[in-house]
Amino acid sequence: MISILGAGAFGTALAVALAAKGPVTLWGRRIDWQGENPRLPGVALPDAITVTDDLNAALKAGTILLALPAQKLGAFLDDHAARLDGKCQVSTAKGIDLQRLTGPSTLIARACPRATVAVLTGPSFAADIARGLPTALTLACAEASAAEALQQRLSAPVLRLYRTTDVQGAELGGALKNVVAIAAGTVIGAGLGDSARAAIITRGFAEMTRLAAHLGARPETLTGLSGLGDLTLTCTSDQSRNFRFGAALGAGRPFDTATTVEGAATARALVRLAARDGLDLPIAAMVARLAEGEVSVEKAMDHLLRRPLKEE
Ligand SMILES: NC(=O)c1ccc[n+]([C@@H]2O[C@H](COP(=O)([O-])OP(=O)(O)OC[C@H]3O[C@@H](n4cnc5c(N)ncnc54)[C@H](O)[C@@H]3O)[C@@H](O)[C@H]2O)c1
Ligand SMILES: O=P(O)(O)OC[C@H](O)CO
Repeated sequence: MISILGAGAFGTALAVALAAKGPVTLWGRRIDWQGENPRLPGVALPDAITVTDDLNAALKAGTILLALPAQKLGAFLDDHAARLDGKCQVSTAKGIDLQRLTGPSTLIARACPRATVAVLTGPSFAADIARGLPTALTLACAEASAAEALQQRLSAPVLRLYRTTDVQGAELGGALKNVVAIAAGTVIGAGLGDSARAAIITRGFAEMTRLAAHLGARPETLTGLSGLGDLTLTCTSDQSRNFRFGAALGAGRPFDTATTVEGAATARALVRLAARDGLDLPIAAMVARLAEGEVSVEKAMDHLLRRPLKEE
């Protein structure tokens, strides 16, 4: 049995895709809707999905997908660690915890030392998955045999999973691309043009790979679906909330604060990580200051453009 914890857009979309293979339980802390999740409008839920706010019922499953926002995951795991430990837990969150400066897999491993820890990530909009459009993702688990079993269990007719044992690389790609997507959105929102966006994507990718290598990720993971693949999607599509948040910043427009924008808190986490480890992450630093309203778009761009000239 599979349970998905977190009945937001992504948890619901995964439930729809996996319901093609068998029963799925979708848990949310407050289910105040019926039939159609307002976070995923226009999507009817198949009968194979049981929607519940009963966590005990959801935790009867052996495989648990965690579809909570990255900044909420640590506290959730702390609260429910005793019941979650020993289970196979697959995180779909794309962010770095601001307080603990780690990704979801480390949060799970620390809270639940006996759990099998995996990450499901890669270029995928919830709405695309729920509409049955083809999507390819990365399933990462350090134990090769568990990775293979999960790849089989979580692949679905239009959900094609590739596997890796590089958990760190896979989850860093997903977290860091959100920061670059805010920067790319800012460039477009400010009317700086597609050439500038290509520059920020490329230099952002250089920053991603530098940091990922420092934290022990394999370079080839960053060039795969979970890194370059997701970076490309998120920096070029209006469907992305991170991109739209950046576009609003660039254009000086307000943005709905209830929207999940993982890159904003992750940029702040990266600033702290950079200070801790003596790293230079200029794009993340710029995004953190922009998102906090500490610097104008003009000043931020000027600061990036005036950095000392160097080899590529
Ligand atoms: N939406 C996408 O297209 C997409 C795609 C891939 C990955 N993701 C990732 O999935 C994660 C979730 O994103 P989403 O799009 O589903 O967000 P969302 O804003 O649609 O939903 C988040 C859900 O988490 C719930 N939640 C928040 N705090 C909680 C807590 N403490 N306990 C229980 N539930 C809690 C909210 O009630 C909400 O239902 C993010 O890390 C995101 O980056 C999203
Ligand atoms: O809407 P975003 O910016 O959170 O992006 C959603 C997914 O991460 C895209 O792969």
